[in-house]
Amino acid sequence: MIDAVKAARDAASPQQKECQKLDWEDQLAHFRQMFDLPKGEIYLDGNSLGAMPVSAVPAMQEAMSEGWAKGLIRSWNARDWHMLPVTVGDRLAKLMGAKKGEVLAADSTSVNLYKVFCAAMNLRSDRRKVISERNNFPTDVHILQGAIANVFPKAELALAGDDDDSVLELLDTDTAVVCLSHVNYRTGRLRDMARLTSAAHEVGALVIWDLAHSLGALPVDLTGCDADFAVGCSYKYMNGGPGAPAWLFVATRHLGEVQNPLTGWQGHAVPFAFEIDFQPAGSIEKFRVGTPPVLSYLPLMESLSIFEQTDMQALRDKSLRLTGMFIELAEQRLVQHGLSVITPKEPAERGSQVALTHENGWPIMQALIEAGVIGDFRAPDILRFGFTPLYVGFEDVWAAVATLEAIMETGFWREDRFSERKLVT
Ligand SMILES: Cc1ncc(COP(=O)(O)O)c(C=O)c1O
Ligand SMILES: Nc1c(O)cccc1C(=O)C[C@H](N)C(=O)O
Repeated sequence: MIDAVKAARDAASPQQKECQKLDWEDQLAHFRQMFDLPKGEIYLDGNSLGAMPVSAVPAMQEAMSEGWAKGLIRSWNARDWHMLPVTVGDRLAKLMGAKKGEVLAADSTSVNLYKVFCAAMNLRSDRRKVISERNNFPTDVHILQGAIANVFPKAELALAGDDDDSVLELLDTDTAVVCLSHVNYRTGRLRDMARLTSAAHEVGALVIWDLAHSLGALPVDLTGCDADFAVGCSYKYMNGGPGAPAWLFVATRHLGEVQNPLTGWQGHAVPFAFEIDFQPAGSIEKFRVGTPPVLSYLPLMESLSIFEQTDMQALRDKSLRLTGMFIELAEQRLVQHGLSVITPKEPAERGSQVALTHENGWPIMQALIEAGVIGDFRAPDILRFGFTPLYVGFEDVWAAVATLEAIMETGFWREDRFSERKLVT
């Protein structure tokens, strides 16, 4: 059956030739060789785990054998390991329109959300309402629910729908904090950050943006949007590796006043004075908690060096062409097989992924992965495809749609083994 799928996919088509031409002309095509990707596979899951920069391996080896094995304890100073959360934060800041000293690279997105949510709530202690969204990535709502239950028992959580208007409808002068994902992890829908931030500010509320699915995928302008707080991870479009340090952003105007609820020794004004009473640092370092996982920053730094050779607008332009082409081909070739596109067709309303739905989404995605096209599945019925413009090409888009079409036509996905569920999806 797999041969039939491959044969159906590889039947020459004028669309494939057009895509090959676009790859030849692509000014960003040379970045693909900077990533270590398995030959013969098409990787469309960089919205879950980004690809590995080739230079990450020697960087890790050097840090381990020279920095750790030989340098030992001296490397904390000699290599400035202690300041990685700040130096990496400053490099990330440039990709999100933030200023030096506003971003800290540390911990996980969930932990950072807890920190900035408590900080924001304490700036609006006279208000009760917290707004988030029903279809947010679950951890965001879980963190708010936990913080409300344990720290802010008088607060009430209101959950908006997917459209921006449903957020606006909930805003009132009792709103303390609004916490939204910039790009929805399932549908790929992009919210209007400038409009929503300004509407929240009009009623005196503060906004926390989760940029997990936008940083590295599209230009973000936190300063231009007058954002208050933001959080995100660096293992998706930022290619920092599994479990790479996440980050948080606090606008300069709030930095003096806010407090980190997790008062660990590394957030102390003078951690190495080892004073017993906590005195917070005066800078973004007040949001540090414990020892940074030094080796985990290295692949992210290699990926940042790649981002620093291009600009986010060039990446966005290519990303929109890739997602636009995937949507167009899906509508021509997949809709008749019961697959529907749920990602907005309007470019300004989507991030860098496309989501399709099908009631048999799980086995179809497993069959597609076996046929060499790696996307993922999100319950109950979503097939997700992430397009990282640094290493995905136009022919990949064509081949992904052609393979999926072949899987549907041949019924390959119906084979028994594809129905077995896995723990991590
Ligand atoms: C929007 C969003 N927020 C938060 C997370 C979770 O982040 P972490 O596991 O780093 O806490 C994810 C994905 O894992 C996500 O997609
Ligand atoms: N963080 C993940 C993990 O540890 C295992 C598998 C997937 C993930 C993810 O990041 C999922 C991702 N946030 C999503 O958008 O679904």
